[in-house]
Amino acid sequence: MSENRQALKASKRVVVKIGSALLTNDGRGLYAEGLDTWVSQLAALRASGRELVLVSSGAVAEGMTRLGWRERPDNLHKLQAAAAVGQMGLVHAYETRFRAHGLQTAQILLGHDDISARDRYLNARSTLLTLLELGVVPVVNENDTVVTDEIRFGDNDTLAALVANLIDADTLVILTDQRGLFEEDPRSNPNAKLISEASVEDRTLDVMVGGAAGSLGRGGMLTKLRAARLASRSGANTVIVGGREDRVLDRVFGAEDLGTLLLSKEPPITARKKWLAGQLQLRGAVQIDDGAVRVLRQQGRSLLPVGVVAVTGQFSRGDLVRCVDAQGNEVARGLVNYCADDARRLQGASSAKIAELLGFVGEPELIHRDNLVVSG
Ligand SMILES: Nc1ncnc2c1ncn2[C@@H]1O[C@H](COP(=O)(O)OP(=O)(O)O)[C@@H](O)[C@H]1O
Ligand SMILES: N[C@@H](CCC(=O)OP(=O)(O)O)C(=O)O
Repeated sequence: MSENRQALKASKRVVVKIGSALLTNDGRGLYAEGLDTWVSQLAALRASGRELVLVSSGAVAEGMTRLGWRERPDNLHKLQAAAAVGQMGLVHAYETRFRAHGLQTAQILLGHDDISARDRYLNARSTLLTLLELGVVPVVNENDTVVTDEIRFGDNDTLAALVANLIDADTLVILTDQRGLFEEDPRSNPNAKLISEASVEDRTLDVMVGGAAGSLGRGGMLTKLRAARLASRSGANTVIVGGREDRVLDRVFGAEDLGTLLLSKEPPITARKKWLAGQLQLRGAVQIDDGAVRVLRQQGRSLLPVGVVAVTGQFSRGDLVRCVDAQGNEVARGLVNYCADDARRLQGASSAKIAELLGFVGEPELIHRDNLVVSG
């Protein structure tokens, strides 16, 4: 058994994505037996202490079945209508099954803006992490009814990878209708060889994924490889594997050689911090006192409002700001939880005073340590 596979056993925070073709049994309606077995394996993953987010496609495909449509419409509004109908089916299917295992579910519909706009990014992240803390299983899909053509993720592989970045998942599992990534599209060459393990960086993979998606899926293998690369930006490894394999999730997390493991180059913390630092333009600065400089540098702690002496610039919640010492030297940079005006009101105050000073409480930290990179 490969050492890299062993790491899957230790994974703590997992995103599992289920594709349309698989979930709807190639358009024949929701695949009830599949759902039964995946949900019971997902429940077992939760019971073993892992945190779990499910990204499920299939709203359009299920909506088409419910509406009696045989062909996927080209018209965007018809697609959106189908998604709205089908999403009801998805939510119902997951809700009832997870409940039978004593687990609560939550529906999260995300659009592109929710992840690219910094304030919404922080909100989406905080809500997902809060749900995980509460032991709830979030079931995510794209918010198909309101997105327009240009800004659609288009496929849920990308969405799943962005969710993995958002919550710092260590593993992304993409369940699909093939057993994994093959050297060639197995629909055109049934003798093609399955890749068991590769680095996401491996450029020889690019030529292997040229084949189109199935008639129900959107992305094919190309978007799955891209998704694995996106997920690796925050250090997640990706497994692309056949959802019809017997006890597929138990076996993947038991480190069995199943499907294709695509390895991230770097461990999650280094990768995430680099990703964060490279993301955005600086929008302002907060000057912090000596005590705050010490805890940020030496203990890797969050920045609390009490350690802030001055605030410069006009920034919004979710923007990247510099933390500087009394001499103006950069100590760290990070994504700020409050806009500049609120940060000014909070500077020097204890976190217990936030409600009194602002009339609401978001987070007790001005910058959470997960969103903070100490400067070298
Ligand atoms: N190298 C490859 N290995 C495996 N499958 C491939 C490859 N190239 C293209 N494909 C196609 O990708 C399809 C899976 O993608 P897609 O239909 O988008 O599924 P999903 O709905 O699970 O996202 C497979 O059915 C297969 O025909
Ligand atoms: N949001 C869409 C998912 C789009 C899609 O088909 O994705 P996928 O099957 O993962 O390639 C839906 O629920 O139908």
